[in-house]
Amino acid sequence: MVVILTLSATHLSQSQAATDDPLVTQAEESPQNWPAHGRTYNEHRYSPLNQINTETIGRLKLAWSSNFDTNRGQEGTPLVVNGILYATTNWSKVRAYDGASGKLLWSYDSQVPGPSAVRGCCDTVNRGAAYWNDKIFVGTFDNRLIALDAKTGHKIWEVDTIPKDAWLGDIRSYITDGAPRVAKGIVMIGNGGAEFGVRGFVSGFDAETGALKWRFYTTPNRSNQPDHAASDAPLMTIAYRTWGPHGAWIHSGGGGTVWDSIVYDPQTDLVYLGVGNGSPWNYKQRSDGIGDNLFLGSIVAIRPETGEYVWHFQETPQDQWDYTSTQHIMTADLEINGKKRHVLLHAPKNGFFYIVDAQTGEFISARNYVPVNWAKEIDPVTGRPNIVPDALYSLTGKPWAGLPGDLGGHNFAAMSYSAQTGLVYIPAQQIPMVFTPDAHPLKHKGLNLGISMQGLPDDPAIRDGFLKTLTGWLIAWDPKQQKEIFRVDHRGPWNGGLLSTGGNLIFQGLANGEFHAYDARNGADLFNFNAQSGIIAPPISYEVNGKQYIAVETGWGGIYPLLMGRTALSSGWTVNHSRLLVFALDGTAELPPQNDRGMIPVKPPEQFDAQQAAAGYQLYETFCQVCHGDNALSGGVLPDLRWSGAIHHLAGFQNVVGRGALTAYGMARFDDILSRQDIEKIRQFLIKRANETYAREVAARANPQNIPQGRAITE
Ligand SMILES: O=C(O)c1cc(C(=O)O)c2c(n1)C(=O)C(=O)c1cc(C(=O)O)[nH]c1-2
Ligand SMILES: [Ca+2]
Repeated sequence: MVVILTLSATHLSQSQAATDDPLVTQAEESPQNWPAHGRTYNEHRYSPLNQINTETIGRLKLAWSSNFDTNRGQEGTPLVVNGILYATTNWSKVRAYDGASGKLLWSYDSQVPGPSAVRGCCDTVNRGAAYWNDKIFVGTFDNRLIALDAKTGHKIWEVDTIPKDAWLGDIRSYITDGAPRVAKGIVMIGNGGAEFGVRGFVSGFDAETGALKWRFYTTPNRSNQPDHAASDAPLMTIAYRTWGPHGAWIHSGGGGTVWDSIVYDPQTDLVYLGVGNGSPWNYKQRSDGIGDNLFLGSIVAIRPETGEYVWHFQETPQDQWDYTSTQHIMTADLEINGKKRHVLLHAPKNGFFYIVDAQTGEFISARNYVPVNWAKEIDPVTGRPNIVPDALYSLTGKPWAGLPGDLGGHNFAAMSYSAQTGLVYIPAQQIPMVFTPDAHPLKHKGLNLGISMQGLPDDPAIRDGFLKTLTGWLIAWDPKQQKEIFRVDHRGPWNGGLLSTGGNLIFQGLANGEFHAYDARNGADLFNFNAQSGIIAPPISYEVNGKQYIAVETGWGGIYPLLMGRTALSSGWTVNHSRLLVFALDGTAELPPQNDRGMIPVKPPEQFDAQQAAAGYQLYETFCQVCHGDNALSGGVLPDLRWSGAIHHLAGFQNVVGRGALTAYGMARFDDILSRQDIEKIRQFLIKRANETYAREVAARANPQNIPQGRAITE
């Protein structure tokens, strides 16, 4: 009898272990932890801890820091469980620290192959891990999902999340950089790649074994056949007829990647997927200009155990602006018009702040949180945008300057909601984009947008005009009134995500390398720390042995500086120093002396072939710009090719660009798509740009620190 009882007790605890982990599901009970991406399932990114507060903030100092081994964009949200901090870094690596002392307990390198970098649009970033039942789950840039033992960092299981036999379009340029989420023993993960050509989907895996439980595709099967997936019914009955049957999507896969927000809500028992943009962007090319293209630009609600479809709400029909709905989704209980409602709060790229019923997907309201010109309004009854005809550039065939631009009114930088103030804090930005339709046949490597990739000309007047339009600010938004309460202006766009705390503080790292705390009630600036590197990641807070800590990853990067190049440094001159910074009251640590020189100009060869260089510009903007910056001006993360030793020698440049001499560092080889002549044209273009800009870059550094000063920074 005793034996049987013992057995069944063991059995019970094992099966419970599989479907519940109170550390995560009851995170509200342990304010000292940050056990899930948004701390609690509601994704508020609010820590109730209040030792660091508006009174004590003056004593906040660096407690410890740790250098990462990748100086690229760091977008990770660390997790903290019972005093151990788990951080993910660029190239999908994981590090576990003693949260109090900063001692490194273990590190795990998922060994992402360098050449996979070129398969993604936006830096080899990673946004975080998930914790469940003593395991840490991380998605890797080459699309593996890995379960690690949280104590040792040893691998428990690993799966390839991309099915070999499914219809995924012809290009299949997948990457994974979002944080997995766990609910009811199922680990869920999506992917990115819609700028190149993929069919978006989310998978659910058994957290204990890695066995696939379900898969949900976000765009239809091109022949409207079953995929034998959870999404079959809604795709075949609802979505397929919203696509032009002969559009380019039948080659690209249509896009709709779920590359960031996946949210489980215990109250509705639903999982909300934030679905991305169309592939290619050009809607005329993608879908013959026909239909709304479900489930692009939508929130889709599914069941956690089965992936079964429940409802969807499309925010951006006919997407042609990269207006993803992947941005941070929160759940909240609000009193709206005298009625208690359980809702989703969402500020997608398209610039409107949406409130949607969490149970049914019913549209409640929307109001623009940044300046918007693509839609006159959101219909107050249907929730459908009233799109301005000129904004449909792929149909008019004419260039159109969009607000928001392709990088959105806010992007991956997380919001925060404080129930204490009733405000949602949004890391908002304005980066306009001119969309010029240019529908090339789809390539198997490189961007497939169906728009012109030409960037800004090197004309100071045009550059200055554009720079004036670039802004970034923190918005405190009252969702009940759908209105801005106050704002904090920053120097430019692309600032970090937000944390709010029980100490009535909001924390934010900035693109210019400062880390701030503001009063959550009025935005007063209460703390400013020189973090030595642009910050794009969101802070977290935790407690160990009665002491409250604030942690944030530093490391300038992501798509904005890679693609926009030098223009992005108008948010503040910054050199990437990738680290974890941890603050506490009366901390005594210091950062090493600052090095702000960045990439130093090197005298280029004097001769170049003007004709080849002109052709090289087009090739550069198509294949190189997305990482090395518009018009060969680097944004301070990846090498500035004007000063590269490789441009001095034809053979050396061919080796790097054509034959992959630097693939280990993430530089792809291009001999499968560029001829030797093409590569030489790019080299000639780089020599030309180096000559055009060398003197002014040297002049800009003519000061004792050797750091570009003033206006010269963005030249
Ligand atoms: O369509 C996609 O599949 C996709 C993926 C990603 C990504 O996974 O990083 C981004 C985007 N789109 C995107 O549009 C975007 O603005 C963006 C910014 C970033 C970043 O980390 O800096 N990623 C992405
Ligand atoms: Ca995108």
